[in-house]
Amino acid sequence: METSTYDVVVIGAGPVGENVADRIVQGGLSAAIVERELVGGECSYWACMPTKALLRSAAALRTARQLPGAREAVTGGLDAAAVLRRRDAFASNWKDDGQASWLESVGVPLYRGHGRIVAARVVEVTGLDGTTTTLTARHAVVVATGSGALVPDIEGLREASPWTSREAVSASEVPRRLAIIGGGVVASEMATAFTDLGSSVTMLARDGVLHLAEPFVGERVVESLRDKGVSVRIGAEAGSVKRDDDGTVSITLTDGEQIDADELLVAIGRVPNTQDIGLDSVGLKPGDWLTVDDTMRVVGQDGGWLYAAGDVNRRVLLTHQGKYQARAVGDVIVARAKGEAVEDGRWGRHVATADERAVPQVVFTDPEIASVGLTAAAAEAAGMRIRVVDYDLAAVAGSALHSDGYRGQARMVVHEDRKVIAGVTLVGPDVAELLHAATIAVVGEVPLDRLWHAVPAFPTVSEVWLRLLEAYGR
Ligand SMILES: Cc1cc2nc3c(=O)[nH]c(=O)nc-3n(C[C@H](O)[C@H](O)[C@H](O)COP(=O)(O)OP(=O)(O)OC[C@H]3O[C@@H](n4cnc5c(N)ncnc54)[C@H](O)[C@@H]3O)c2cc1C
Ligand SMILES: NC(=O)c1ccc[n+]([C@@H]2O[C@H](COP(=O)([O-])OP(=O)(O)OC[C@H]3O[C@@H](n4cnc5c(N)ncnc54)[C@H](O)[C@@H]3O)[C@@H](O)[C@H]2O)c1
Repeated sequence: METSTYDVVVIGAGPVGENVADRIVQGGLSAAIVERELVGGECSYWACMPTKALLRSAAALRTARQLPGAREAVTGGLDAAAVLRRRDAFASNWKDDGQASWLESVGVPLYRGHGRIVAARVVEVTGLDGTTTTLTARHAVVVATGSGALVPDIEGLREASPWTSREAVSASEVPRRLAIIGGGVVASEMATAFTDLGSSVTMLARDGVLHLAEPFVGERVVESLRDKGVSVRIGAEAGSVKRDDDGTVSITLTDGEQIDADELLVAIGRVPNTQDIGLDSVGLKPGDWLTVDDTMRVVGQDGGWLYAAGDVNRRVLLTHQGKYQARAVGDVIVARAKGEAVEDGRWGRHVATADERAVPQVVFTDPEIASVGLTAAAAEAAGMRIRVVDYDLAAVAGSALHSDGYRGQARMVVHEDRKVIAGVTLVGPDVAELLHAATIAVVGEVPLDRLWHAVPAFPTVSEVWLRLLEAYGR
């Protein structure tokens, strides 16, 4: 059995684990990383990158079709096979050579295999060939094992071999009929992608579509999906599932109605990858999310050497927030190891304050949804006195120029006692790239009085910022 010692051992080489290890090394300590599948994690091969590749071509085609002069040049429909090939390239053909050599280039040894904590600061790696390696950490172990799809206990569901996001995202063929259980982000993006690729899609959205966002978000997305021919069934709940010998999946709803499809995607949330990482050896419960303090140190575990970052700590299940946590956790481990001051006050270097109230997210549906901070409902629930300002995003010159028939909506939620922005939601074609201005305003807690001096260039869609301020009043 091989044994090695490093300052820090990271379990999981997804986007978060990679960034933790990089920060550790940049801080002058040594780090090793353990990965049981592909370096790059869910995001690179089965989530962010390939999903956006699946969605992008149809979005570009839509815009071209809304522009006289360009429209006439579009002579055919979407080429699904070409879209899938481009998706394959964005998933690096499910090979991680590029990311593995990046780890090597930054000086982080990679141990391929399943990592399991066996004692304080000790991680055992079971290699793909069954050999074991013991890694001892001088200072810290960081769990960055991510999450997997949640498959609920619906009668017959598992036996019917449903798709999770992994199978949907890596599909080599477009099913004729696709049913989806769920109404969240994965369900909405995959309904958009597969209807554009040619599937007949039925969405069983028990709790509504994107129901935690501002109300107009779900309304616009449902309207657009229905316009494309998607059957969006709000309130519908799957009671049982059966796959017939001919491959047809039959879903019986709780009201008795039956829906047939060729594939069934289950997209109702995630579970943490903590079932088999040795949590019991340190007094924690396998299968639980790892609760952390503001510096990502795991709560309920003695010794202060165990950290968790990214999806596995359930703070925010997004790549960019996980990588933000990774920078904080890498730096705080270095600071503690060197006896340097820990900056763990609000907005300090070693905490992920933005996770609380300033998380940006783009949902790549048609229309796109870009949001940051709190919705009006969430702000009120947090006890804020707010004022909501809405503006028609189509009513600015930049939107009219973007494409004919541009439709959109903007909402700014103002924290009235502080006169700063608590949240922004934008809905419309290509609003993704407008989001960072909103994020800066929210994170910077920029007073509205000062925002009047941030003049949007004419004629851009960003002019909506001026319109929102005018609607609010000076
Ligand atoms: C369909 C889909 C689309 C998404 N799109 C976006 C998007 O557009 N933008 C966005 O910001 N987020 C998106 N997300 C969320 C994003 O994928 C996750 O937030 C992100 O991947 C989390 O990174 P992570 O490093 O914490 O975990 P992961 O990416 O899950 O990586 C964890 C790694 O740990 C490894 N691992 C687990 N257990 C062990 C073990 N015991 N030993 C060794 N290795 C182990 C896994 O193999 C994996 O490589 C999407 C998610 C899904 C499902
Ligand atoms: N563009 C992006 O940023 C992006 C894209 C995809 C995924 N993600 C991330 O991945 C994570 C997982 O996405 P997701 O869509 O699986 O989860 P989600 O939490 O976004 O949505 C799950 C949905 O399923 C519903 N639901 C829960 N249990 C159900 C049941 N038994 N039957 C029917 N519906 C049920 C919920 O009400 C919710 O609407 C999200 O947290 C998201 O942040 C991000």
